[in-house]
Amino acid sequence: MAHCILRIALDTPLNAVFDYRWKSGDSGRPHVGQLAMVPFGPREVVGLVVDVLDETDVPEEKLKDALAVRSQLAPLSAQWLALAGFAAEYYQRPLGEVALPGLPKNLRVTSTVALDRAIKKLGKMELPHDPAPAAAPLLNPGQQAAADAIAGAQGFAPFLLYGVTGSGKTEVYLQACAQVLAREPEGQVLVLVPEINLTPQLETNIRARFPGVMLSTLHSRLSEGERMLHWLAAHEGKARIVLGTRLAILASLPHLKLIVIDEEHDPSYKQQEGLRYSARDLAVWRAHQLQLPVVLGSATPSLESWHHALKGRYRKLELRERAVQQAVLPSVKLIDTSRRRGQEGMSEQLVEAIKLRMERGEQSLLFLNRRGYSPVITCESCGWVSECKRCTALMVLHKTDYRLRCHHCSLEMRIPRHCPTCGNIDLQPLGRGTQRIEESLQEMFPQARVLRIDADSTRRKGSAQEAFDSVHRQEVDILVGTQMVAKGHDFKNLTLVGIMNPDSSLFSQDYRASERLFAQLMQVAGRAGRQGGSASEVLVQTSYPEHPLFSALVAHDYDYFANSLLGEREVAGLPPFLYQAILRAEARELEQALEFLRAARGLVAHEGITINDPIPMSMARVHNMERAQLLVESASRPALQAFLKGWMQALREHKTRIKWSLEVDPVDI
Ligand SMILES: Nc1ncnc2c1ncn2[C@@H]1O[C@H](COP(=O)(O)OP(=O)(O)OP(=O)(O)O)[C@@H](O)[C@H]1O
Ligand SMILES: [Zn+2]
Repeated sequence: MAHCILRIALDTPLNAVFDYRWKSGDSGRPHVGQLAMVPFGPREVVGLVVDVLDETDVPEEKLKDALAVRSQLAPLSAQWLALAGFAAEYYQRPLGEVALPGLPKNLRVTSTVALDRAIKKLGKMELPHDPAPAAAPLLNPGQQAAADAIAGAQGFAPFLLYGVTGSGKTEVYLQACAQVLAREPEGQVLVLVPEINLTPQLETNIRARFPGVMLSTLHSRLSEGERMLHWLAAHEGKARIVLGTRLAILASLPHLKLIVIDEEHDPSYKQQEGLRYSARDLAVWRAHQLQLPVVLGSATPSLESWHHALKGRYRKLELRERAVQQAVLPSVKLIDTSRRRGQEGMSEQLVEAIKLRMERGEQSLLFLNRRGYSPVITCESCGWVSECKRCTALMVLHKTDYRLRCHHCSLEMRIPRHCPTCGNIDLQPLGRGTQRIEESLQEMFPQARVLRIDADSTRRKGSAQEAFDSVHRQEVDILVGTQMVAKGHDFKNLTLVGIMNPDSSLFSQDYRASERLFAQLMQVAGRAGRQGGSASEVLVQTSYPEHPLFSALVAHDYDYFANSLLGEREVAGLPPFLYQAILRAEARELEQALEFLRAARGLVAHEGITINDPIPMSMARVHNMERAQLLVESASRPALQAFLKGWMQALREHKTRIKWSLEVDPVDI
């Protein structure tokens, strides 16, 4: 019986691949890209075959047998392996820790029942015969030019589709996609959206327009069975359109021909734990690898993409006008709240504007990026505030279930009846969250149908969708929400947006805060007046109406704002003119974390690399762990990458009990 050696990547933090013996009997020699079951310590685990060899340096007596190969599943392609390999290298993680978690859980279990069931189910799945697609609107000249440029591109072609809110970018994606699918009989298209709540709207559009085409969706709210089926449909090439959130960038797509990243600026494209990858950046890499067009769409592009477009590395396609006839961008007005506070956090102008919408039967949206009732409760007699015992954070009052909750470690308690320090029974909520705004609105407008959409109101599966549907069905007069409602949604009858309190991010120490705030405000403002009709407006309540960020918002001038921020970043030597990574450490005592970082700093030589002093993180304590960080910078990406590689090696060998992690291209500093 012939033997061969399978070199296998496993999902472990050990930066290594492992060799196993395979007795190829009737089943033949396995292939690179197949999944195999192997013994690992006391367990049996599924790994990925990255090489098939005739011999190995591992001594015979140490070599274990691979137990099985998942031969019912076509091997993952060399391109997919290269993608996982690139992500592993770039983000400084072992290959197995990137590749395996990128696959559905049901593929990584010892039993093949779920896989076999999915294969059978997919085999039987049929699409309707000769279905009639919904009519596509006639594109305006800008949209047409954009769709044609994308669909007609040869080779690697990154596009920045820069179109104001409501300019019909979705329609450009759909029609470019239609052209590509018509031309490529097997071709696949990948469409990414930043948030799960944006998938249903787009899914409905895609299904109506491509009824004869199989669509897969990939996001974190699928059950494991669904995820397996949708992943498999993409892997087998049956699903020709794959719609998903950031994790879908790691889908196996053997016939990929076009990638679309909607709202490309959105921070959700960056995974914030484990493998801290940027789905947008991986998308561009994947398009380059496969020599495809990739479309980055946004009304407020990230400064990185904006910079690439200015340098001519990305081709900019512009949509300057709203798509619907007569629809214009809303007029933005600043309301100075530094002198007159108004009633329950709402200025007179805002209240009047809501009243007017109620009379006209139009909808209003109040945006406040803070959930809960109030961010803290306090004792007016001794000054006690509801701090979290485990974090450097305040406990937020949630009035719907009468609890205080820490949003960082999820510690919960009943609202105390009296002050824990002085016994005073008069505890006051301080500041406002979405629940409190909802309550005040209901008191001010008893006849209004008020709906709150935030992470708390949409915990149950399907509830976010129900909420958005009821807004679309005009069953809501006033919508109150966090960033969940701020982007992408195409509300037809919404003519007023009130921005409650944008000031807290104006003076943040994170240099990205103003970029993020501006994008967020432009996006939420862009929910108003999308269908024309009566005049729409955006009212911004601020104590700093003279701040330049607001002048740019009033003028809808993203170009100006982006160019001036970029100018500042260049002078200050910040990204995108500089490349960064952060080493974070956590320990029971802050000093231990700092000490570890100081030691880490001296582990390897670092010419051409700046390693800053270790500092406590801006939120130093979470869940009783003290956290500190070390910022590493270089003007050269290859130099930074080379340094990180050696550094990680040294850190892995450096014995420590401190928990640490590295993030490349951090977005939160
Ligand atoms: N050519 C067209 N003719 C008429 N209506 C159109 C056309 N293209 C798009 N629309 C409509 O314009 C509205 C806005 O389009 P869409 O939601 O795609 O905007 P968007 O550019 O994605 O905006 P945002 O950046 O705010 O998400 C939708 O109601 C859409 O149906
Ligand atoms: Zn906490």
